[in-house]
Amino acid sequence: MTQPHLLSLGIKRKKIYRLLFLVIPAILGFLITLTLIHFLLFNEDKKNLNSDLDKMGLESRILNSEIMSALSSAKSDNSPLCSQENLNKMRRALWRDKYIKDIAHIKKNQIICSASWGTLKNPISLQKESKIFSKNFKHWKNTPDPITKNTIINMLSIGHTLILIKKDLFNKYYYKLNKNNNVAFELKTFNYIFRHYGNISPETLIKAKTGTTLTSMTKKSCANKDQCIIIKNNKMGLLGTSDSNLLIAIIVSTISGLTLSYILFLSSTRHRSQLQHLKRAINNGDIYLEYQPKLCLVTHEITGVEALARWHDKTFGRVSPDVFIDLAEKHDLMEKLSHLVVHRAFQDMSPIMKKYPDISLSINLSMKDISQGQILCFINKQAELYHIAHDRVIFEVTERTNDGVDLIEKSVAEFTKAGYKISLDDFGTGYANLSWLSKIRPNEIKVDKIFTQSIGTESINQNMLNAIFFMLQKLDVTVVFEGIETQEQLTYLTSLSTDAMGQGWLFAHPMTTDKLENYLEIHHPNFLT
Ligand SMILES: Nc1nc2c(ncn2[C@@H]2O[C@@H]3COP(=O)(O)O[C@H]4[C@@H](O)[C@H](n5cnc6c(=O)[nH]c(N)nc65)O[C@@H]4COP(=O)(O)O[C@H]3[C@H]2O)c(=O)[nH]1
Repeated sequence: MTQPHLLSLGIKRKKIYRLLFLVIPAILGFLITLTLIHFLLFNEDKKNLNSDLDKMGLESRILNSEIMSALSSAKSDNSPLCSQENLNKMRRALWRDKYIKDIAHIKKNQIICSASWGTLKNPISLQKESKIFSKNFKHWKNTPDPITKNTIINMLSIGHTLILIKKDLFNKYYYKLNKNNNVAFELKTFNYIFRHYGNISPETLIKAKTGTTLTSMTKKSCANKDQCIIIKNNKMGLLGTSDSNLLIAIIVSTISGLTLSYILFLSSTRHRSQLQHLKRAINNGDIYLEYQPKLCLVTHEITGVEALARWHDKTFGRVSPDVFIDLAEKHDLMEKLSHLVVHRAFQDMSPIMKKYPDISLSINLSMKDISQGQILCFINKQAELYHIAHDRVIFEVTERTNDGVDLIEKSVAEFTKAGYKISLDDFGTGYANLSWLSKIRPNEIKVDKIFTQSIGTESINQNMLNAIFFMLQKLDVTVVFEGIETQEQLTYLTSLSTDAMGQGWLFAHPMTTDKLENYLEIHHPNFLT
């Protein structure tokens, strides 16, 4: 007797598995969607970063050329410093400039004239510079305009020329950049960072390696060997997105995880309920049979019929035998189903076989049915009950596994000893056909329909069909070609052999017993009255 605590342990374990079956897909769905969203946003950030880098690179080239032209305009080869001619030349250069606010001359650290203000009556002293690159090259960072005092600017002094640069250099890009972007505009020759934006220190930034990781991207663009712009976004994708976007991403991912879990739940419920319905159908005997004639390909004489199981369910509609046989095999329902099929087939076919004494009856059995042995006893009893001669029954078996070949060999031998015939079904598609062939020694071999249907095509199966036929010819077996649908296939097969058998829609679809009786009356008139 099962211990109660073991029973409850089993139920608990089942519940846990069911819960895991719901939770794991939900988590997976959530993570997969979140990752997808991350990479979508990541891609968007990457595009923005590349475009910002291109635009800033262009602007840095403009600034560079403006500084160069300011310097050359400030040169006073032919006229003295701050002369009218010298100032006019500087004004002409300044007029075109985008980033340069003013060009001035300095003497002993004092501004003496500028393109905007002309010669100053009182020279203006310069504040302490932020960086001295050399005696002749200095930089002031974020310093008040020394002449107007009203704005913050940057300044470069090169020799006796002072260039006043608007502070909003690249501002329109900086403003657009999100808080995770870090930018450094570096003057490499002087190892100096001209402008910097972001949380990462400029020193760290210029040392950062260019490249991409799952969450960050660093890129560098150099206008010439000297001027480089480095951009680093260290919170790409979801990591750097706004709180509201993150919330939306979490909601979408949760919905997608729950949807996946729900779909799997529904399909498993459907599977379970299909199984319940099948169990009920087998118990209530709701599985019925259709019969497909088997004929001689040359004479078209009907030599037998194959019983094929059918299930029509109120909820699931017509379920293919490939599906419900598989379900029955997986859930140990095959024995009951096969009993039902044998019983139905003998019951249906008994009067017909009496009327047509040369017609055989083929029934599909799984290898498991045959190897378990008990079914033979049942079959014998049913054959006796319905007065069916054993040698008129052919059991079709398909080899789906390679297990227990020896056991099968013994079981098949018992069937043969009892007078039944054995047919090896779906030949050419399953496992180890040749080894099975030598063990089972069937009376009949059914070549799978994929070979028949390859006739007239360029496929490898067409070549295999010839090889299979050539090999089977040497054996003392009836060869049946399945799935003949066209005249072309029939012509080809009859050219291979004059005594082969066949089945297929070209002759007849599987049909109910009523239809089979009508069919036989028309196509097989030599019956006993
Ligand atoms: N495309 C095409 N198909 C054709 C043609 N002529 C016949 N067929 C189909 O080919 C299959 C032949 O049966 P099978 O190879 O034994 O293959 C069977 C058999 O392996 C299994 N099966 C059916 N009934 C039973 C049963 O009672 N017991 C067992 N164990 N298996 C069964 O299910 C499989 C599928 O059965 P069905 O769907 O009825 O499909 C049947 C039949 O309807 C044709 O010209 N063209």
